[in-house]
Amino acid sequence: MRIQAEFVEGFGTLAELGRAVSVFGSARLKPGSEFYDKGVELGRLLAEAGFAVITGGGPGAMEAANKGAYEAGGTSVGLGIELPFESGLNAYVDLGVNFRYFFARKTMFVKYAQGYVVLPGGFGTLDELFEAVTLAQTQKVTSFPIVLLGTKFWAPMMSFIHDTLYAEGMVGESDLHRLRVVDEPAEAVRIITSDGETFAATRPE
Ligand SMILES: C/C(=C\CNc1ncnc2c1ncn2[C@@H]1O[C@H](COP(=O)(O)O)[C@@H](O)[C@H]1O)CO
Repeated sequence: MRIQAEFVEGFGTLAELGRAVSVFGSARLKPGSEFYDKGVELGRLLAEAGFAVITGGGPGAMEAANKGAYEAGGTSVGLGIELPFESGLNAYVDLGVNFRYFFARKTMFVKYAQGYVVLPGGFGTLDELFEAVTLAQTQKVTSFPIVLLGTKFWAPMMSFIHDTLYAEGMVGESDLHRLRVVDEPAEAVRIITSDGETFAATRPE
């Protein structure tokens, strides 16, 4: 019943959201750091382009993207998760839902977004990123833009994907193009906007 209630509350709260982008990244980024500031810029640019910004509602990269969207007058969504050490939704969330289960929360990230932007992060970020890549690879979602911010940070992972996963036949050539890597938030928003038009037109209900 609790699991069902989480889905019902999430669907009910987000049903009228409109165009949105999910932003992921480290909970540990500090205000004033390079990628926190880029997260704020990204949130602002997405809001200015007419997208609601969906994050995990926590600190770090989540707070940064919510802050940018909130201060630009956009819709700033936080999908919080109950954790033993959780401190609640960040101060820049104006539409929040709290979840006990990661899997219910992850459904909302993908169901209501037209694309993902991923800032540098750790295990949680990689989990969210590779779920999206797998959904795209298995055609559970189509034409879903996934943009990574930070070419230097992501370079070892991109090399591993190419030099090991692709070289060993674990992924196909088309999989190499699923992730786009940029350095500037404006470039991420440009990709989301142009690919997102294709996505909106082809997305199944
Ligand atoms: C670790 C700290 C706070 C944890 N609070 C979180 N609140 C909300 N969402 C979270 C939190 N921690 C992880 N997440 C999710 O995973 C991604 C970030 O994980 P990473 O391991 O830090 O890369 C993020 O996108 C969230 O969805 C404070 O120190």
